[in-house]
Amino acid sequence: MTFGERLWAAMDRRGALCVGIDPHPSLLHDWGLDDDVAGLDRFAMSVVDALAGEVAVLKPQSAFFERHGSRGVAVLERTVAAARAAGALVLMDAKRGDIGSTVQAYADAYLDPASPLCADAVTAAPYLGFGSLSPLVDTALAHGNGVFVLALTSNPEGGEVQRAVGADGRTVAGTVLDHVRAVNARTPGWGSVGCVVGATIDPVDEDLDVGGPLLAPGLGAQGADPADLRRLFGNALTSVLPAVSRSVLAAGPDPAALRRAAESTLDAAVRGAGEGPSGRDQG
Ligand SMILES: O=c1ccn([C@@H]2O[C@H](COP(=O)(O)O)[C@@H](O)[C@H]2O)c(=O)[nH]1
Repeated sequence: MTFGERLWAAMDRRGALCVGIDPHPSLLHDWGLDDDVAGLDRFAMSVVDALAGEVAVLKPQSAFFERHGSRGVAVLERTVAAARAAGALVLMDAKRGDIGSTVQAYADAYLDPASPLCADAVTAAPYLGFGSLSPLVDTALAHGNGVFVLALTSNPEGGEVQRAVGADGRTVAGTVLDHVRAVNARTPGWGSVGCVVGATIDPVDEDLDVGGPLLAPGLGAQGADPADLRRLFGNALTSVLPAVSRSVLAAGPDPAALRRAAESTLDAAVRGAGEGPSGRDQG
């Protein structure tokens, strides 16, 4: 199956929610853990144990593992493997981007099943030109995996780059959306290449239907609420995968409390969308 098919099925079965694994030092402290590799390991595995059997997608934030050095990356490897074994799709939030020859190495790391860091999908930055991401896209499609490309990020600074208008009159974000739509049009069904479109952003005059998933971070800690999903995504709502980290993780470490926080976030997103999870037809 393609990543698009696997993600669609997971969102139908488990609901449209992606929970981030972001072991912030402050969260480790709140969970009674030390800000070291042992604390990181306990935190990440607790999230996996509580949620990998429940939510459609878990999204480890690579930076919070990398800050612990090679042993932190080893925890990341174990986290990805455990989450996938327990039934969640894993989106590696690494936001990689470089010249194409180097992007191939990122593709080998995150999307080739031979790698210990292989996830189901990875986030990517297109600011060296969308074509520079081709090795990532090609490797993903070859292995039934996916890529989420930054288009309109949830942070307030993103607009200065993403809403800038090029010589062709298109915004940078619009160009990214166009490229992703074109890639997905090459394959049948729901595409395996998605875009990141923050739930916090001001409405844009862009076609957000890229024929694949839209990862929407920004609910909770960054200030967006479920009603923003409907306001922002309109007809593209069926493709939206809301992503939350801190507002769910703050409920831990009790596994039942983590599950309740994820469930109530999903319920609120469904209500905000007006019908099935993020507006998806559950019939
Ligand atoms: O535009 C973007 C892209 C990625 N993120 C990442 O999502 C989570 C959000 O965490 P919260 O605690 O729910 O705010 C985090 O890992 C970001 O790096 C994003 O926020 N916006």
